[in-house]
Amino acid sequence: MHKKDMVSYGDYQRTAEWILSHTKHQPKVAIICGSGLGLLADGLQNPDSFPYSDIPGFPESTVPGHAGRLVFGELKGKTCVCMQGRFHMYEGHPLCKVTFPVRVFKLLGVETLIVTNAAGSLADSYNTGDIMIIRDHINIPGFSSISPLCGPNDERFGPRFPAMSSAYDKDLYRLALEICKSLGISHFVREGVYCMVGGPNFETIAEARLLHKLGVDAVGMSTAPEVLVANHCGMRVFGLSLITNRVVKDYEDKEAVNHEGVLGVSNMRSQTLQMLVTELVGLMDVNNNNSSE
Ligand SMILES: O=P(O)(O)O[C@@H]1C[C@H](O)[C@@H](CO)O1
Ligand SMILES: Nc1nc2[nH]cnc2c(=O)[nH]1
Repeated sequence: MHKKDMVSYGDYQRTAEWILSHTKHQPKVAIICGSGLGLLADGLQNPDSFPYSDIPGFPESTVPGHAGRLVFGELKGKTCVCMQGRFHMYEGHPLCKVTFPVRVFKLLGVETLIVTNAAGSLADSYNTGDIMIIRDHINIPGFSSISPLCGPNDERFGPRFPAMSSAYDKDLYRLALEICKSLGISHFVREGVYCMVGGPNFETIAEARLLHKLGVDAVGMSTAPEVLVANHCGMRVFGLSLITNRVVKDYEDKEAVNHEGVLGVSNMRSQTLQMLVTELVGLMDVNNNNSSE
């Protein structure tokens, strides 16, 4: 690992201090908006908004559908911070930069991370527009030590060898399923395994077939590094994938995915996602002991 690709504890502290000197909000919940899902931040009350370019240490957001703003505010009375746009490995950011905000959030006092993403479906029963609650993930770059946790471990954040067998919080998962029932959206809500690939290309047919055989339900280019870092520092995590396209698994199939199509489906469903996340934040306990208030 190159030295320039490392971030020190002091770097996270400096950014956290800058944020604390620019907003009165002290968030307990952080929400990362996936491609085209930035609307999630629009429901925040009394918002304080900062372009990433103003925040010391924050990388630049370069992908269409990722506005590049950090928004603080209240959702159902709970103080939240929302990333309107995330950083991806394929943009050229080292993983310590991709996940930089998560550790800054930890220093701000955040206890719960909600991650969202746009993803292609491999599960045959899924439809475009479905919402998948993430039960677990497969981190393909992680298989070859491409991980934000590689390099010297900082015990102030967490242990050298973190367990990942409860990466997604089961109580939040169950609460979300109940909320889906009460919102009447269960018929397009699924539960499944997300797989992160590096991107930026979409899958070949052979890759799609391999992922399908591995038991992957939805594939995307993000999320796993953020979830790793959040687990490492003791946050609980909830994740949602919006199924924006079917991943082609058949050589005869002429359908081809593109980012504009991904954003189109995200925009179509972002209001529903906003409703679900808002209800979840409203009903969750923010003291990290998993029971309802
Ligand atoms: O940030 P997410 O994971 O939602 O973005 C997905 C993966 C690629 O960045 C992009 C492809 O359309 O959408
Ligand atoms: N890798 C990958 N990422 C996506 N993001 C949205 N759709 C897709 C997809 O089909 N494949």
